[in-house]
Amino acid sequence: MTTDDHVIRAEQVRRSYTGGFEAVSGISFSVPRGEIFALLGTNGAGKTSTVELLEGLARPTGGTVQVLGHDPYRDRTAVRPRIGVMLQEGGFPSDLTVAETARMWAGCTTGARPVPEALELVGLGMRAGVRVKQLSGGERRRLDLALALLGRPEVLFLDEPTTGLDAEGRRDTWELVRALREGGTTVLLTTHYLEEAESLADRLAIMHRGRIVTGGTPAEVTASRPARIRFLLPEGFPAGRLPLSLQAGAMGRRVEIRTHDLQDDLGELLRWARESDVRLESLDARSASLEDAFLDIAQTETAGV
Ligand SMILES: Nc1ncnc2c1ncn2[C@@H]1O[C@H](COP(=O)(O)OP(=O)(O)OP(=O)(O)O)[C@@H](O)[C@H]1O
Repeated sequence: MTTDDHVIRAEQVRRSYTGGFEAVSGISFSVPRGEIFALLGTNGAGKTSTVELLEGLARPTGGTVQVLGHDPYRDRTAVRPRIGVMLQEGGFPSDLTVAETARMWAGCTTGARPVPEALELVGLGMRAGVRVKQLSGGERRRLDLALALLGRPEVLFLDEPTTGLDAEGRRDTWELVRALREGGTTVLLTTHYLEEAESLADRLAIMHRGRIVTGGTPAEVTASRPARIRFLLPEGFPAGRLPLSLQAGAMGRRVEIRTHDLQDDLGELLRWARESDVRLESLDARSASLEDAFLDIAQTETAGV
């Protein structure tokens, strides 16, 4: 199938809820096979609303979505066996054990991998006999993930997969997701952890109020953002004596310079400081991070597409 090089395609997708509120306002993106794609965004940006459309749980009010060359809502029976879905809330019967839950799930899954294998993958092998209600929040997330992996999915949808996991659990999940990509699985995930997207995603999109505001590789998304230089001027030193070309912003002793040419501007600042015999306290210079890009977007009330 010709569309198979991009296993996920969203074209001008819209989603309105009853009452007319539009949660997704015409977004387009595509994900090639074997890529990890992250959807980021502020609370209520429309990430879950979008992922649900891709999972075939609802139909868009406008535009088209395709997964593995099919409409995931209309052709649900063709798509469902080939995708794995990890929702934000698993909602299992809590009296069953981990293994019973996985077996029940495996019974509804064609070509399921053996339950012990799925539990081992997510580090729950030793917890197979424990009742779900006795699991910690992080262990429940792992069980959610094990169930999503049971059917050896070609496309895996992970909605906030590491929420509630401790640092080690998060790293384990990242490793697992990377290993799945090595095996050819395509992964679409939503996350609130920017370092998760930065370290895991091949490409990402940042949503705000139903639109994609920016997207690309993590490096591309941060490249367009200014770097930052911060320092403290000596007590009583007037900020007006800083070189004008640096366009510094000052609040009392605290100075911040935003620059698209960190090397040149930092060089100029240091030269000026030496020549003027000024000591710059707490000097800190760094390139933009994904977090900077995200915060810029979150603070922009009327961000465009
Ligand atoms: N069933 C619904 N009916 C009406 N509005 C809804 C419904 N579900 C979600 N919304 C609204 O749609 C918007 C987008 O919600 P969505 O859950 O997609 O955002 P999100 O980006 O996943 O947010 P979060 O990061 O907080 O999980 C929100 O304003 C939300 O209140």
